[in-house]
Amino acid sequence: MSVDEQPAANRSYKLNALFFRRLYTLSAPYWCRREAWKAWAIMAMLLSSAAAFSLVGGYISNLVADSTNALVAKQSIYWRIMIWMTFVGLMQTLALQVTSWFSAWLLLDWRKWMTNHLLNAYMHNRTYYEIEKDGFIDNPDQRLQEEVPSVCQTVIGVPQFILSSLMTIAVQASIIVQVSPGMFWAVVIYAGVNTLVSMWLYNPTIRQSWDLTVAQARMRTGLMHLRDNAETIAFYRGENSERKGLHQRLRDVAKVKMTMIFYGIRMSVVNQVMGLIFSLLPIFFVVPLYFSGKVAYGSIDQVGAAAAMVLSGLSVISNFIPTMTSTMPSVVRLSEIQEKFNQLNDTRGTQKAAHIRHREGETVVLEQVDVATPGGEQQLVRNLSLRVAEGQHTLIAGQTGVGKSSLLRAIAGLWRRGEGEIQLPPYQQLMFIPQKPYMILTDLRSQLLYPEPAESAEDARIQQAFVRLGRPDFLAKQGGLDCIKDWRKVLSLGEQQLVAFARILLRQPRYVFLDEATSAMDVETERQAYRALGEANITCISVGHRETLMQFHPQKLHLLAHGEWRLTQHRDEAAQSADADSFNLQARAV
Ligand SMILES: Nc1ncnc2c1ncn2[C@@H]1O[C@H](COP(=O)(O)OP(=O)(O)OP(=O)(O)O)[C@@H](O)[C@H]1O
Repeated sequence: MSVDEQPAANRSYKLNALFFRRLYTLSAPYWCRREAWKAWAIMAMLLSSAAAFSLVGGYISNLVADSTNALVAKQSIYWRIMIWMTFVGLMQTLALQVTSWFSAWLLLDWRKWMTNHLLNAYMHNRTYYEIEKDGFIDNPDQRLQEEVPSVCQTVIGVPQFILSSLMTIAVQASIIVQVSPGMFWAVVIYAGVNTLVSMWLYNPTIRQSWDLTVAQARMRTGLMHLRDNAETIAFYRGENSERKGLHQRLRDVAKVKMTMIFYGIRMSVVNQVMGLIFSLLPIFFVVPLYFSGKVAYGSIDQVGAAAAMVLSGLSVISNFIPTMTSTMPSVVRLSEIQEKFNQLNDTRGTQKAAHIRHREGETVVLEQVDVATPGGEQQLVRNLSLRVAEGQHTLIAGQTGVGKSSLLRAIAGLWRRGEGEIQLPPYQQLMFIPQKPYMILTDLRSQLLYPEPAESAEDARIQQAFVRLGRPDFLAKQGGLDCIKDWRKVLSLGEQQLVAFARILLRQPRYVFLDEATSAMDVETERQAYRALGEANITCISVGHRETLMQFHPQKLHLLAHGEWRLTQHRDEAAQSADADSFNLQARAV
């Protein structure tokens, strides 16, 4: 079962206190900042204009009644009323455009701020890595990109809609109550029934919206996987298997969509019936009053229009539930990631006693270190004590899957589960080269200086690095330092590893940890690469299987099954190596 297929067992699909608390937690950081006054000012302006529009609506309703009465009585004042009504309508449209602009600005500002805020938390203290490692949070990229606008839109829109609807209902209901108190009470009862029906109707849609969001995210992940592994899949001719997987994901999306369509039809029928009942109310309550001569003809139109506005106000209020329902998956998905950020921050603070501890020092020292996998499934290393003095190049070897890369992860502080203490020099004096070469989509200069910012003054040093690696023509062959390509695809695996070595030479750390960093290089290039590191006084701690690596590493840590280990010194063998004369590291070997 892939990460994005994990069951959502503990998720709440209810519109309950937890949901509103999460909505508040997501919104508060933006609205409670010191600079939030601008957002509050715009929000106040939007709310006041929503209230003003409702009052204008009541005024127009009175004008409609006056114009109808003037028309029935054939009075010339009718024309003046119509001109005035047109003018008021135009002003209202203009004001609406202005408020829409402010509303859009506020939405964009909040969205930008919230995305930045979450991104900072995501990048802080390598949280992105912890989240991938943990696997509970599916598609964090999609959560950060797509869920934020939905949450912001709801929080900005709902108060305006609610206020404007309540005002509209109050204004129009006061008109109705003057004409027919019976009609007024019928509207109140209708409102209650309508809200209950809405709650009953919309509860299942919460789960449906959630399922759709997850199914769409899975579809997207499947397509991304195909794109990222295009070459490997093409070599395997794995199209059929991939297509099968993607079709299944598409079927899942379609299934949820179909459920939603059928349910939507049911909801629409119920809503239409409710609307029909509402439209009959004026006929029952106002027309008899007109027949008995108690109200003017214009009142029928006025109360009809008022009832329609009350209905639309009520539908906004009762739509509060569906609006919240459709936002719920976004709120839950964003809250989950935010809660994960907080949880990771909290556990970092309390981890010290139960996890591998790190301290700063001159050299690399491991003291009685136990390493386990993050979930505690395997104990990979037990009670390891190791000292790597400067120049004491060390090779970590052992069977496939025994835990060599994991030991490097623990040293780098990526994995913390276990015991013991690790001393490391300051991180600026260290470099870790992972098993998979990392290439970014940029020019070759930035590639080589990653993660430092690129500066053109470095050009001569970069060329010098490749001379030391025995590849003086590398830069020219690749089109020069300014050339931009998809280096992951263009460079061979061995060349990508050469780039990693050039990065080391340019950064000049005191210690470098290499995880099978020469596995794709030929033996001669590997020899040159290690020689260059030795000449630069960089101490290597390498993981690898190749016999040839032995000659560069006088100290060998052999990881064995069940967390056992053996430390041996190979000074003599190294001295006998054919390359020994040319590899000056041996002079400093222990
Ligand atoms: N995130 C993880 N969660 C749980 N187990 C993991 C995780 N990553 C690796 N493992 C397991 O830990 C064990 C050690 O993995 P590791 O990558 O350290 O092996 P290795 O010795 O470097 O292997 P190789 O020589 O093939 O690179 C393996 O059994 C692997 O399945």
